[in-house]
Amino acid sequence: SIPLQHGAHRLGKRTDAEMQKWREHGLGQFIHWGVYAIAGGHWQGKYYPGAAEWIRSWEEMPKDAYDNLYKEFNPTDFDAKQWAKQAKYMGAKYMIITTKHHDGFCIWPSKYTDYTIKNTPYKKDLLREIVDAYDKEGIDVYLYFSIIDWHEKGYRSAIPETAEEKVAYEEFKQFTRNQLIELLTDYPTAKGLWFDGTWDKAWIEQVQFADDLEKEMRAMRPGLIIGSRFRADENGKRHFDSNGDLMGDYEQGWERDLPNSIADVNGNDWDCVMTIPENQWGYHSEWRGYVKTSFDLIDMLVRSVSMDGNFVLNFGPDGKGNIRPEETKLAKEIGDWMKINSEAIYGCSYVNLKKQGWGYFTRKDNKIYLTVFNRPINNMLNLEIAKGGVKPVKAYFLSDKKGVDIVNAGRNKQNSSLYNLVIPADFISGQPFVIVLEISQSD
Ligand SMILES: C[C@@H]1N[C@@H](C#Cc2ccccc2)[C@H](O)[C@@H]1O
Repeated sequence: SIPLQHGAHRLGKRTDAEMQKWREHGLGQFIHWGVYAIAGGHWQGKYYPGAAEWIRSWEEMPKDAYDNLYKEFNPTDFDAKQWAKQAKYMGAKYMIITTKHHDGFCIWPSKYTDYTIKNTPYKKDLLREIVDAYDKEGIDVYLYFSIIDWHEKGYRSAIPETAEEKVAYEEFKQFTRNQLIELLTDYPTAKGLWFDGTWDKAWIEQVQFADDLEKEMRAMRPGLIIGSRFRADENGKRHFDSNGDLMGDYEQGWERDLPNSIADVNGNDWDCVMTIPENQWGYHSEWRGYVKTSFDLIDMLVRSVSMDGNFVLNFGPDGKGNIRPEETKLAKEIGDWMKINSEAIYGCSYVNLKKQGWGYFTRKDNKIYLTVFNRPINNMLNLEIAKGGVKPVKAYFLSDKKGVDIVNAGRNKQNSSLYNLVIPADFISGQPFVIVLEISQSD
């Protein structure tokens, strides 16, 4: 392997309690909220076709007009407790909040810039209200932080060339470090940092600085969880270093995407962060294209957990602090499903059984959960178990514990046994449903 100073500092999954707790969450909530929510994907009546939180980059958006939006930011409908209660009902075990997106606006009163919530009509520390409300609901808080900062004078995307630019970028690096230390100091209950906006060449080049900063943050907060997107190795490799080893504690590569199979996750922890519309994170008042249903989202959730990942669903509150009706409806529908079926999610992980067309397997201890999305016409759930693997003991519906027959499905394969779990023909369900298969280790 290639000798590296700044590649992965740990091989394999973290085994500490903090990471195990993260691993068991299954479902998270992402919240993108900032001054872009005031624009809501429009400017002077024109529709912005991009992602709403990127509207400042739109050629139709005057930069000074955008940079003065904060003077209007006064979310009078904002109610952090209501947000946290809704997330609790949905079944989210953690929440990632944008402290600062690429535009540089800080929802906390940072000492290192004036471009913060403190200098808006709202004045109060939004981040404090959100962190406290989610803490009270027992939902772990993670802080999203964008290294890209279009507002900060020393920020550069390209590698600084002139002496003056180099000085400016050094100041920007210190500014970035100052804000991160400030966040970890002032919001000590935050369990981790979700970094974004780290693809600039100027940042990728800061190999030693970023590695030292990550070490400093981890030393400040033992157990802190930081994903693979924060830094690059000395060859400019991101997420996976020059030896193909994952940097950080989990892979942050699945943005609006999901692995196809367990092979795609390379034995690492990972999260999928997902939008409800096709590609809107911040509030856009006019969603176009496909809007995912709760069926789609529950499928993605179970699929993620079945491959050892967490599924993080994004919400984009509007400029007054309201969670929009579409998101409220989905939070309710997902919560209704989780109320019955969350045992198949929380603390569950991948189980090595042949993938079946009817849905997904998740496992916890001596229980395998079969979540059915595509009910077979013959009501037979195929189950193939490698010889010497686990042994089926009994099966029943998770919802009401009613027994489910397990019948031998013959075909006498060389290295595996085949079974069918029989769904009673009179069993009716308009929702994805879960059958529990209790197993014993084959003697
Ligand atoms: C979590 C998500 N990452 C951000 C991005 C992006 C992006 C930027 C360029 C090309 C493709 C994607 C989005 O604005 C949102 O914050």
